[in-house]
Amino acid sequence: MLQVKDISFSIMDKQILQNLTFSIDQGKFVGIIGPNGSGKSTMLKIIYRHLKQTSGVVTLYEKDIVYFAQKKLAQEISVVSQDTPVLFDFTVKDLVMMGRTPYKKWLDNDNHEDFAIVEESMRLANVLHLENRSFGQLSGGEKKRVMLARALAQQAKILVLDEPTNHLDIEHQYQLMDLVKDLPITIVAALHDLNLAAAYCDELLVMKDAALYMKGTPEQVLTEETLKQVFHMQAGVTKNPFTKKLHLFFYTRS
Ligand SMILES: Nc1ncnc2c1ncn2[C@@H]1O[C@H](COP(=O)(O)OP(=O)(O)OP(=O)(O)O)[C@@H](O)[C@H]1O
Repeated sequence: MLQVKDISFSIMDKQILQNLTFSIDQGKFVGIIGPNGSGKSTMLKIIYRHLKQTSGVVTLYEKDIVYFAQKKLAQEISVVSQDTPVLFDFTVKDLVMMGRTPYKKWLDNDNHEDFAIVEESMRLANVLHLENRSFGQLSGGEKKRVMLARALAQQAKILVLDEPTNHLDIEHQYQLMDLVKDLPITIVAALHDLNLAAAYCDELLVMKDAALYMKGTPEQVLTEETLKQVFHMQAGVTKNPFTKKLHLFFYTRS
């Protein structure tokens, strides 16, 4: 579905991404993990065409994303990025309605279908009770969930999430992961919480020093050896007794 071929990116003389190649299959939940500064956000920004790579190509359905019209690309890829927009005067429901923009022509009014989709998206992201609040007055976690609702209203086939659980309390972290896991679409998410990555992702891409270090299932990737090599952490790998998913615990030598 989505292919990243030999992508490199540099700013000035600094190499931020180096020859990354991978593909993402339709319907999969793919996690991108790696230490701070390893290039995860930059890779995502190139995928959703916020940044232009120095070399290499990203294709969607075998077509270079450069050739997608802006609205067409927005129907294919929606994003919850790390930055919240400076849209302080908008109410939550107006902001979520912006997710419908890719389906409208200039001066088209919002129709019944738009209102229904916006309401359902707010319900799913657990922000319906905030619909008339001003976005600027919300907490960090509430803003994050509103941005998720906007991305859901966009009804794209790929949802890109950059550290989606950042700012969320523990209940909302799991709620968000459950929600996106159940969507019948493709998810690409940069994640710092390796236990969430282990529990929810079908496949993990591990970044280290601007390059793709390895990829595979959580079981293949999240080994004591990889965690030591990539994150410089002593770790134990076990199973969550309740979910039977991989579970990691960390310790430092003291
Ligand atoms: N506009 C920029 N100018 C200079 N350096 C940049 C720029 N954007 C990113 N970088 C650098 O590129 C590297 C990769 O950044 P990126 O945000 O992609 O990493 P990340 O893996 O998402 O990190 P984190 O886990 O901390 O969010 C970092 O060293 C960062 O300082």
